[in-house]
Amino acid sequence: MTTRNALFQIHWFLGITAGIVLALVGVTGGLLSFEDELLKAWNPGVISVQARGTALSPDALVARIREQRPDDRIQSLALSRDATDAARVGFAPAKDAARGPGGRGPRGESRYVNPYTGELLDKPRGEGFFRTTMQLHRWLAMDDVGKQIVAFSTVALIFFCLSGLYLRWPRRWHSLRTWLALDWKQKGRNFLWHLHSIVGTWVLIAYLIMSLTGLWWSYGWYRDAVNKWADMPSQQQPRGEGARAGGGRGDASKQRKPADVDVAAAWNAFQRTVPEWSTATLQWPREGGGLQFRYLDTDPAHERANNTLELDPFTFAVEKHERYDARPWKQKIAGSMFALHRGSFFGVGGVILFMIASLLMPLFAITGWMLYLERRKRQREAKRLATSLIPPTKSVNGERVLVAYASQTGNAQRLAWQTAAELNKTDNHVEVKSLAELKPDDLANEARVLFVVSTFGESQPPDGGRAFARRMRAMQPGSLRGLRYGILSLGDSEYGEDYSGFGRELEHWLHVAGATPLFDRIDVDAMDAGALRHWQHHLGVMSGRTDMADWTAPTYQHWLLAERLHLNPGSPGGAAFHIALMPPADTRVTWQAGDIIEIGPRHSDTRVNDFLTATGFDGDHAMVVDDAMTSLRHLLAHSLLPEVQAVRGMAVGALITQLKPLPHREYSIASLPADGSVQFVLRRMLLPDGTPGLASGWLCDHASVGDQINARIRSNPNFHAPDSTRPMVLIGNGTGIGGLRAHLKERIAAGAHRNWMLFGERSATSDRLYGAELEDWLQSGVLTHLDRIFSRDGDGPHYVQDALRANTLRLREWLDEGAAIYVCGSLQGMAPGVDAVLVDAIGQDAVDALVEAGRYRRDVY
Ligand SMILES: Cc1cc2nc3c(=O)[nH]c(=O)nc-3n(C[C@H](O)[C@H](O)[C@H](O)COP(=O)(O)O)c2cc1C
Repeated sequence: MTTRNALFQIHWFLGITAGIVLALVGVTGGLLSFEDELLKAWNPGVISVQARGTALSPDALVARIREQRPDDRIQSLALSRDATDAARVGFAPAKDAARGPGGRGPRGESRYVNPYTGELLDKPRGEGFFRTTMQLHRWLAMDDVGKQIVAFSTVALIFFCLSGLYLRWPRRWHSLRTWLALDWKQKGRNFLWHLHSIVGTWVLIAYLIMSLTGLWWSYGWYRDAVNKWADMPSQQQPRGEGARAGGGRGDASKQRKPADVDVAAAWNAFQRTVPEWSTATLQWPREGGGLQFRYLDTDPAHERANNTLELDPFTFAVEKHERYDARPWKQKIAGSMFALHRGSFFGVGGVILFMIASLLMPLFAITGWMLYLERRKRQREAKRLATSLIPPTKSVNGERVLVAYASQTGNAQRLAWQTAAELNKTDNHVEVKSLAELKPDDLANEARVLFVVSTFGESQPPDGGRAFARRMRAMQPGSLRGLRYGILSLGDSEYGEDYSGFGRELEHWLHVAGATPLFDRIDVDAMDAGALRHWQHHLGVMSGRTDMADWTAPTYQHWLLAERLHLNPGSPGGAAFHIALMPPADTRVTWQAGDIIEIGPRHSDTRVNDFLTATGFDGDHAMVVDDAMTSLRHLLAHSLLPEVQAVRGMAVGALITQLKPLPHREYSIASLPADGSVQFVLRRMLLPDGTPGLASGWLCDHASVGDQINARIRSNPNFHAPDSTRPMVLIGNGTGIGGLRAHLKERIAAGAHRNWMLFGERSATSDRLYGAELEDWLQSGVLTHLDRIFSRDGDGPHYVQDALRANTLRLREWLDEGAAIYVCGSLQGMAPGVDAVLVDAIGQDAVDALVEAGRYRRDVY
């Protein structure tokens, strides 16, 4: 286990335990932030009084208090310079008083006093609430056990801050934006993560200060250590009974009762020494102790920046005068634990910030828990899929498929297992491994690897892929020549240039290592279901399965079949059709060149009737699906039909629950919205028994013009047009003409006329797809060059890549002018052939740079 992983494990484990305690401690701490101010506001006439003339002198005040409470011993008297503040008197605890909560010594009663009349005022409202809140904050209202739990959680908070900082350390650590900017556009789990880490960074310093100061009240050894660090003078007189008894200078006068203090004289002595003060508390001497004044300056650094003046209780000579200002900085820190803990050390702004930070504490517990639960759910799902995998019996072409994943929060892991489960349904020999279990060298023994990886934290691999990525960067070029691979790269386009960063890096490295792509990398933006269907589409092609149910069925709209034209009668190849679909009347659909249309195919009526006859189900059986009435016949037409034997005699309800929607099919769009219809080129596929394929059979044979077709448009940003100021080289073959046609149309509409098309088909007599249109464009000059290459004709170049090689000089010229190269068509033969010509013409590095710059894009299948 790496350090990172260990830290992560401890972070979440402590998070889901101590995090709950901290949520409570945080909320209660936040409530306590403005305790004094709130109590004052709630208690006019008690904590604040009406100012009227001159206040009583301290000795007169004491005399008035004694008249009201003759049996109680006064221990302290606090006065304020603010004419609206009540004074406060503290009485000594009764001899038999119980100890206070949290193991503290007994506390005497404290009462507010009207400084003008000496009248003891009512107890303030709300004190009980804040007392309970404080007890929860410090001991969970549970005495010693609670105190230990809070203490441990405080240590955990320090760990959270430091480990969280380490775990989220960004590559671009010098960018303040990366550290602090909250991206509200993030969704779901990413947003939770974002909240947790970004807001966590906002409050990190506050939490560190709160926890480091909070430990002061938790552990005696910590207090001692801080005092030692600050070089604090040995503790002043402890507050407990009997302190300093017999100590000091052995002055017999100090053995006298504190009640004997001459308050007027003491007060005069204080005023002579300290003319300017804002609040002052006179502390009656305990046995053997001095007379003490604790006071704040008129403009104190904070509410605990106390100065202390000690007087001889008889002569009132100054024995000691300690000024906060005069302390060395370390002692100021050690003496300001409360103010630091509360934030008031930094002024009112500090208190507000610390209060907000405290109240935010539950956010981390909640987001942490939600992330944990979701992660667990995903891991369970992956485990379930793992156990459902049938062990391999035989392998296809003697090759196994390794599915390798790198996942931070579980998406890629789940998809890897889902991929394996899908391939496992044929007789593939499939294995799943985390990149953490693999070294790049291991791949040399593999024939086919499907990578399912996510990107995490600025183009970086998930934790489990870090070691692999490090080794991969150090590997020799050309060391994986025998390997074929596919990459499903999860990410989020909100991360801008970091989008899918690790997937891109992996692809680059595999390319340098000489491995061959099975198909182009598929980027999945925020778990986009369309991109995942595209991955499934390739899995289907790889495993030779045309009946793979979509993991998530698209939400189709009802389009109309408007036109169907046979484009290549007499061709030696398969029949190609031009199809036009009219968008649904009441919806506004739009798209751009490069986009994809997903078609939801259906079985022919004959196929459905045959199934109904063979199984005996009633096709007119009515049911509600997705809130709409439908019939079994209709549902069957859009579903994968089970084996007749398996469902004969079954209840219709059971059959319905078994049905899975037919897989979608996808085609490159060949038209623009201005054409009024989505047009595409479709080749009729024939199954081994000679019957038409599922979707091509439906669109080319069974459906009639005017019929409803289930379809939806999927944006395909990877193949969107280049900047119209750039020249464009459009290369393709077969039905790839569709995607290139849309681009040409879009370029012409934008007035971008520097276009060079290289297009390959079989025969010039039958396969001049969109021939007249292309000729027109060439004649009118909106197409600069048109190279059509027919593989079955004459002696010239047979394939597109041959024609490109023959035009290397022109290719270089166009690239020098900044041209973008777009390739649409066959993944086998054409696409790698074109790639090889490009590498030969300008070198691998220059090709990589084109890809990086988005000037070399492909839509190949
Ligand atoms: C903290 C965090 C950082 C991320 N960084 C990136 C990034 O730099 N680039 C990117 O494309 N996606 C990024 N993502 C999005 C993830 O790649 C995406 O959510 C993916 O589905 C996670 O898959 P996983 O669960 O397998 O890790 C990030 C997500 C989070 C939560």
